Amino acid sequence: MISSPSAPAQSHALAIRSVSMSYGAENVLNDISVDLAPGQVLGLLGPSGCGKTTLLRLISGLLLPDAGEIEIAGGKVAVPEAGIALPPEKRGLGMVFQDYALWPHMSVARNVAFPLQMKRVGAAECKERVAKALDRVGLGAMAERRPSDLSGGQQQRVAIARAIVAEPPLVLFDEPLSNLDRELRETMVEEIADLVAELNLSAVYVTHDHSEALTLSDHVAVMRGGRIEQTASPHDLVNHPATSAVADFLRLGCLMPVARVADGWTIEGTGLVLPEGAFEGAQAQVLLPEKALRLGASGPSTLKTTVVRAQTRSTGQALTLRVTGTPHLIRLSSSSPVKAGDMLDLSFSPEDLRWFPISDQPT
Ligand SMILES: Nc1ncnc2c1ncn2[C@@H]1O[C@H](COP(=O)(O)OP(=O)(O)OP(=O)(O)O)[C@@H](O)[C@H]1O
Repeated sequence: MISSPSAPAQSHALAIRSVSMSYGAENVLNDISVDLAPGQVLGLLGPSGCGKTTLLRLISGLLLPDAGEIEIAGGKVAVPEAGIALPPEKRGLGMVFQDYALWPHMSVARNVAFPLQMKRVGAAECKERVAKALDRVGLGAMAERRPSDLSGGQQQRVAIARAIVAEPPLVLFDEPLSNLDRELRETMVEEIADLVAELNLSAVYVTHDHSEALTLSDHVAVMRGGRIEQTASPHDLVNHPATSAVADFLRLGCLMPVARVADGWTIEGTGLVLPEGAFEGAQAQVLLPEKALRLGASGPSTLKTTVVRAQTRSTGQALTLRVTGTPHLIRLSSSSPVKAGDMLDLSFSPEDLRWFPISDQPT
């Protein structure tokens, strides 16, 4: 039996349980589980090839999982074991793609009206709702234009208006800003954040850009090699990365191997001794979070570094420093002028370090 995604009991906008999926012999998603509460945004973040798009296609119904269960707004939409496989058009989702996917021969208004026409909404109500959706994205005056007469950013706003016009239970964003230049991306990420908050939308937002994911999401699932490495709020991800791969992907700071010595641990190659870490074994790795580092030798622990690059930015200088005695690079902002070749001391408090097993290597 197939259940409707608009069933009444809605404890989740989206629930994914132990979903796996292969392309032929290649297993691309492994035991994925995700819960999304109504009115929340889940960011799916990860490097190219980690399985983000495949997971989004499973949610949309363009692909079916090999195992597991997907529920949207309280209704089961894909359960292979029970023969449940709701097609995309029956899932009632709003979708925004990287390439806008607008119909070039239709006006902006007709593009936006399409989901309402599919639901057989009457002409007068349709006109009103299209006008409202276009106003929300700032395109009220452009209803009669063709998509080709709009800029990339405006075309993506049309696609967003189309995705929200039917007030779907879930909106899927698939790297919607990657075709836009950086300045426009920064503006539009704020606009989308405002829109989802204002309309209390439930959404899944796929991106490989961590600042987009952290800005927009209530929770972020960081994917790696077909698995979810960690799901957490942006604050917890940044402050408590579960693995070194998450820390590395989010570029939270410098990861360095440490080895046990008689009186504690030492950062290999530096001679710097750290107090006891809460770790078994002879080896581990530590994350030196960028935000825990201070220029100068004032802190409890000090590393010697050499400036490899000093690049001017509007906010000061972006420094790349090599930790003396190691190949490890630290990136840091500074307001005091320095140049390549300068030697700098960097201070930190050992309690700000994050410890990970040595086996947990980022790839
Ligand atoms: N149609 C397909 N047939 C075979 N393998 C595929 C197919 N589509 C994707 N893959 C493989 O599945 C894995 C996951 O791909 P997917 O597109 O989901 O990753 P992604 O995280 O979205 O990457 P990107 O950010 O580059 O879009 C990759 O190894 C990819 O090569």
